Amino acid sequence: MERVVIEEVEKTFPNKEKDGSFTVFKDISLTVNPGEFVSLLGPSGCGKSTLLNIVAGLDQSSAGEVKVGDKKIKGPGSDRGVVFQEAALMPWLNVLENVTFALRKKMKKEEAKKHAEKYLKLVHLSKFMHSYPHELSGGMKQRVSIARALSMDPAVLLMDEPFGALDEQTRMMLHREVQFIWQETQKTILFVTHNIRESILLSDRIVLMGTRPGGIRKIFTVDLPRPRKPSSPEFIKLEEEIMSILAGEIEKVMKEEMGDDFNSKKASLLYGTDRNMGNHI
Ligand SMILES: Nc1ncnc2c1ncn2[C@@H]1O[C@H](COP(=O)(O)OP(=O)(O)OP(=O)(O)O)[C@@H](O)[C@H]1O
Repeated sequence: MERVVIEEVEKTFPNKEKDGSFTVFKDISLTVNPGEFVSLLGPSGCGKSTLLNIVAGLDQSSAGEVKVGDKKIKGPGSDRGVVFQEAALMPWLNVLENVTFALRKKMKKEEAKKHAEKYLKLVHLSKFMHSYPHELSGGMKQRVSIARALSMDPAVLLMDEPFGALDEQTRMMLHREVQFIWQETQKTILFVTHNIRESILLSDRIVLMGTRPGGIRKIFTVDLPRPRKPSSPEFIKLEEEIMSILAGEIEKVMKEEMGDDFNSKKASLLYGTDRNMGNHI
């Protein structure tokens, strides 16, 4: 368990077309407390993955700094485990070997095996340790990837739309799984998602990001007891509150992407403050 401190972080990319630079966001300051589950939510292109990659040390900020505990981030490190949308398993290795491969520099073979087995048990994959990736469902592959990240015993788990490519039933199952893992391991989790409902189900706090200019719009504390029910009035109220802000942000993105083709009436019909939108942005 460690604290993640993001201080006045800015990210600028060179803009190849216009021969200048493009600022994704600036002045992002956020503290994720030890053991806290925080989601980054926002429209496509607002910089959620970019911010997560900066915390992971896979990308560098243009200004500001990120600390995990007292340590300033300079690159990737074993104190941060990352889970992406695609599990990226090695197809020629079985499940157990995929996890032990990540541990090969950290511990001896026998120890690595025991360690990997422990985490595969935690994600309920004990029965599939000797299966190969092509024999697994998408949800199972993601569970291997979570076990692989956890086996390094990171202080912080960074998850970039880990369930974004899965079907609804598998996603629901993994929501329960990730809550169980979080409670068992007490990890600090930073979680990127497009999905409002997913963010309310899982998070202690939701950081709503916007675009043009990119940055944090609002931080919501989710003060609902777990397990949370999407049908409860408090859940629906929060979902609608988040959607009302997000709808404005999505409209800004659409206007910019569509230019003269943008039709605000049609857009509000398509992307209005409909709570089912939570699953489709
Ligand atoms: N390597 C790069 N070079 C130039 N621009 C980039 C690069 N990576 C990302 N961007 C731009 O930065 C912006 C933010 O991208 P990012 O992927 O972080 O957004 P996002 O909120 O995670 O989007 P999505 O939800 O669609 O994944 C986008 O406009 C993207 O085109």
